[in-house]
Parts: sequence; structure tokens; C-alpha cells
Amino acid sequence: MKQRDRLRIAAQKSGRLSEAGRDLMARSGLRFRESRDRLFCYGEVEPVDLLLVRDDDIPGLIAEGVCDLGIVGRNVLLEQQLEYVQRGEVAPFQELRRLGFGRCRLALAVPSEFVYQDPTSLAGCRIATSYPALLSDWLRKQDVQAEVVTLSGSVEIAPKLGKADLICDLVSTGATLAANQLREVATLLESEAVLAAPAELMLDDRQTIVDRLIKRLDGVLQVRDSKLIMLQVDRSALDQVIHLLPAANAPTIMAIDGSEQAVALHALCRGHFSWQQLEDIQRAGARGVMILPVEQMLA
Ligand SMILES: Nc1ncnc2c1ncn2[C@@H]1O[C@H](COP(=O)(O)OP(=O)(O)OP(=O)(O)O)[C@@H](O)[C@H]1O
Ligand SMILES: O=P(O)(O)OC[C@H]1O[C@H](OP(=O)(O)OP(=O)(O)O)[C@H](O)[C@@H]1O
Ligand SMILES: [Mg+2]
Repeated sequence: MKQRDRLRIAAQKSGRLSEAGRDLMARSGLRFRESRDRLFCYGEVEPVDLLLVRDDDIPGLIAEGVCDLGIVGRNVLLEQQLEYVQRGEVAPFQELRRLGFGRCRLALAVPSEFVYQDPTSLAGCRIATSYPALLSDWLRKQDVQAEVVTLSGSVEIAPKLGKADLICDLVSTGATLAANQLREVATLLESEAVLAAPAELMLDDRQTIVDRLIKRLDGVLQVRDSKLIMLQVDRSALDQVIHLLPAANAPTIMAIDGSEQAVALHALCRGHFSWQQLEDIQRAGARGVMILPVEQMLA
């Protein structure tokens, strides 16, 4: 692989993963000199540049060594990984981190008149999809013989056009399926945006940059759903209040000047606090309860 001293990240130019991907990179301290219609954005703070491309091209760019990291849907990454596997090769890229946005699922959906009981109901059927490798792999594992009809888009319309008996496509809200009178019957894959990287370590300075970026990214991902709770409570009620904190890391308990029985508590909690939870915490004896967003964190 060519030696380079700057890292290149590939991200979707415009689409469902663009905005959240940009936000994640900004939170990880990356700034780019960019213009929306340009493909290459120069990194201003770190030696990290950005390539804006079609999402389908991202695994290939990593495979060719043109890019060192990519933000792409697991559905796209796995589909292209399976293409290698089905040729008897090992994919030169891998999923490094799940990123928690772009959540959707790859699912089978049938027209209302289709009688589906289990995967064997699909024997001999034609299934339209943009994910032929993922679908064939699933069918093989279910030991079902069916015909895979590959379409690059508008898959939901295929049954109406007589091109297929059912479909296998991405679903999020289910609105597109409902609009096409299709019923979801099986999930093949739960997907979200992921950070993709080469399967092998890089042999130059880029690996050091990747390692540093991953640490930052982990910090961002960790605090994204976290809140800091601060409160005061008498020692006698402390255990009960701690018990009510949602997924708290070991809380910090501090003495309060001039008070024998009251202590201050700080704790990092995962997830969202409902009003009900806060009222329960107050009822258990907590005073001056404050919930603060967490901006950054280094473990
Ligand atoms: N309805 C959805 N809800 C949430 N995430 C989705 C949905 N549909 C797709 N995704 C995720 O977002 C990714 C990008 O979807 P998008 O529709 O922007 O791709 P595209 O049309 O192939 O774009 P490109 O022009 O880059 O090829 C998908 O691969 C998938 O991981
Ligand atoms: O369950 P839903 O929330 O309705 O989402 C599912 C739809 O979203 C995606 O298409 P998209 O809207 O990106 O259009 P495209 O496939 O034409 O790009 C996907 O291919 C489905 O058609
Ligand atoms: Mg695409």
C-alpha cells in the first residue's frame, strides 16, 4: 500500500448519512476547508482530509487504499464484504465502530395476498432487491431456493410490475412499504452507519492518526447519550437515590462543608431522564437535582 502522511476519510456526499456524519467528525475535532460541490476537502486542524462520494463507492475506496476510513451503512459494507466472500476471497475492509445513526433494517416484504408462514414459503419465488449478496447469503442459510432479481432502486414497485413475487429492501418507518401495500415478514439485517477501515493495520503515520481519532470518537459516542446528574442527599437516603439512577457509572460522593449528614453526588448516566424518574429521585430524598449535558469526555 502507498505510504501517506495524511489520513483520508470517505463520507457520503449527499444523502441520509451526510449530516450526521459531518456532525460526528466536527465533534471529533475535524475541520475541513470545504465546498459542497467539491469532492476533496482539505483538513485544517488535523492531517485528515475528507472525500465526498456516493456511499456505494466507500468500501471500494478503502479496498484500493485511496481512503483509510469511511462512514457508511452496515448494509452497504456487508453487501460488498459478502461479494468478496462469495468469490472465495477475504474482504480488505472491516467495521470498526457502530455510529448510532442511519438506523434501518433489511427486510423481506410481501404483497397482501402472499401467504407467508416461514422462510420455506419463499421456495421458488422471485425476490427483488438491491442487496443480492445479503439476500442470497440469508436464503442459503435458511436452505431455501429462490430467484434473486437485482434492481438498483424502486424495489418496492417490483411486485406490482410483475417483476417479482416479493421484495427485500431497507425499511425504517415502514411508510414506503405501507404506501405500496407490502407487509414486512422477516428481518435479514439490523443496520446503522458504521466506521469502516482497512482489514489490516496501516504501516505508516496514518495508523497513529487513526488510533487518536478512534479515541476521540469513542469519547463522542460515549457522551452522546449521557447526562451528568448533580444533587444533594442525606447519607441515610443515598443508597436509595443511587438505585434510581439510570445506568450510572460509579457516582462521585463528596462531603458538604458544614454538614454532617448531607453529601453531594455527581454521576454520569446513560440515556434520558423522564420527569417521572426525576420526581422519584426527589421523593427518595434528593435536593437541588440538576441534569447537565456532557460535551466531551476522554476515558
Ligand atoms: N429509510 C431509511 N431510514 C434510515 N436510514 C436509511 C434509510 N434508508 C437508507 N438508510 C441508510 O442510509 C444509507 C444511505 O441512504 P441513501 O438513501 O442516502 O443512499 P443512496 O441513495 O444510495 O445515496 P448515494 O447517492 O450516496 O448512493 C443507506 O445505505 C442505509 O444505511
Ligand atoms: O421505511 P421508510 O421510512 O419508508 O424508508 C424506507 C425507504 O427509504 C429508502 O429509500 P429512500 O427514501 O432513500 O429513497 P431511494 O431508495 O429512492 O433513494 C429505502 O430504499 C426505502 O425505500
Ligand atoms: Mg448509494
